[in-house]
Amino acid sequence: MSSGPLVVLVGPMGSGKSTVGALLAERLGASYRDTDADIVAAEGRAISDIFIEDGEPHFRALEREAVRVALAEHTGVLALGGGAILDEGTRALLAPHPVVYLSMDVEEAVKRVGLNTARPLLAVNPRRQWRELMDARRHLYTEVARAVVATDERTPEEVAQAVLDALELKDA
Ligand SMILES: Nc1ncnc2c1ncn2[C@@H]1O[C@H](COP(=O)(O)OP(=O)(O)O)[C@@H](O)[C@H]1O
Ligand SMILES: O=C(O)C1=C[C@@H](OP(=O)(O)O)[C@@H](O)[C@H](O)C1
Ligand SMILES: [Mg+2]
Repeated sequence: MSSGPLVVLVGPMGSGKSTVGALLAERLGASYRDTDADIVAAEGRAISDIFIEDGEPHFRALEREAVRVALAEHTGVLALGGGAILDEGTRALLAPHPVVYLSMDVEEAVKRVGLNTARPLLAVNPRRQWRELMDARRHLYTEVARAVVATDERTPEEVAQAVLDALELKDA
């Protein structure tokens, strides 16, 4: 058995990594960790402020380090930020771990986050922006993942069950 997290969740923003991650941790009797929260705690500022003040490349470097530390320390459920897989170094770190890609289609994305101004990446033309984002990322999510779980028209509880089934993990 390799050490490290029981499950690592990747997928686009709004696919439910944080929601499903917390449910999975409960089901597995394990703790939940989110690298976005680790970065906010370490930096003492919001992710949107890091993007504005220092730019995305700096955020991706902070994120790579947060992922490296979390993979080394954490033995529960780990959720990453939606863009973590854009960084080649982060993808390499994920290779030995049980990574699950939470997928969703464009209509589900628009329903969940399209009108949410806290996610400005999708604020102007959600459908077009979503397609562009997924065209750039889809192959990277697939590349790092051991399993893909579709989240469309499924409750977070149903998604959590599908992740357990995909990885053949049992409840605590
Ligand atoms: N399976 C689901 N069905 C419906 N809404 C969901 C589902 N999973 C998550 N959501 C909602 O979508 C939004 C984004 O979820 P979140 O867990 O923060 O996603 P992520 O961490 O992947 O960005 C939240 O409002 C959450 O309640
Ligand atoms: O997709 C992205 O590039 C990002 C997704 C966010 O995480 P969630 O996927 O949890 O929203 C967060 O890391 C940051 O705003 C960038
Ligand atoms: Mg999240």
